Amino acid sequence: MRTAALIVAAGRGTRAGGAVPKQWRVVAGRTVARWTLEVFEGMPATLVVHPDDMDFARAAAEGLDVSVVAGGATRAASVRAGLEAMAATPPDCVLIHDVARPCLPRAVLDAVVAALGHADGAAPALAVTDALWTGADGFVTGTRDRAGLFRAQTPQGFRYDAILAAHRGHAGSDAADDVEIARAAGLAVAIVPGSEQNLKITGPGDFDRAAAILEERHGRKARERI
Ligand SMILES: Nc1ccn([C@@H]2O[C@H](COP(=O)(O)OP(=O)(O)OP(=O)(O)O)[C@@H](O)[C@H]2O)c(=O)n1
Ligand SMILES: C[C@](O)(CO)[C@H](O)COP(=O)(O)O
Repeated sequence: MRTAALIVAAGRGTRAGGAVPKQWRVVAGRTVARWTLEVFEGMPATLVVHPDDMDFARAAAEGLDVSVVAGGATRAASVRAGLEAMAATPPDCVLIHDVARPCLPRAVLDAVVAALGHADGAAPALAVTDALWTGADGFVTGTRDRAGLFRAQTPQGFRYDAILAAHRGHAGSDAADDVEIARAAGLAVAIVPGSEQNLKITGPGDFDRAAAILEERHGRKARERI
């Protein structure tokens, strides 16, 4: 089964702040994007970036089997652009992953690939273990049942032809993730165990969390590779 990665990296990282978008920031000696691409080494990857970021992208992809394409105004539009770019040499399966998740454990990636042996889609998630509230103006306004709720992660894997058709047939571009688009097209999506290490760098405080994980996993040598 030929599997390819589609790494979405066309966002602007507004919530994270900084002089450059978060995916181009250096963490533990490499850019966020480089760390993410290295998790997928061994399979062809399509890196979807903002048109202004082509130089950053080429630097991050150096020496790797990576094609760089321009993304769109939303995450879903960027995924669609990456899927369409793959159509000339379509893989059997595609793993759609946020570049902002550089600490993805390889075991989680492997679990998604394994699950695609018996499902049209598979994605990692963590069951909600905290109580859930609604709130407004700094006060609790209600509580919600956590039963059956999961925190979705990426990579979200699919049979390529199925997810391409789902994106082509999906109206609108504000889907929260590709599982939402897949399910709207009738695809069954298996849940595989996610990891607390597989955080999405979103706010300023997430860079230190990611650095601690990467340095612990790769040792201090990671910092000496700048
Ligand atoms: N038009 C977009 C928007 C987002 N993404 C990607 O989708 C992933 C998840 O999005 P998010 O964490 O929200 O990243 P940003 O949109 O960059 O962050 P922000 O909302 O803070 O600007 C990221 O890897 C981001 O690069 C993308 O490829 N194209
Ligand atoms: C795709 C995702 O990472 C699954 O949890 C999440 O929906 C991305 O959300 P964002 O607001 O685009 O960061």
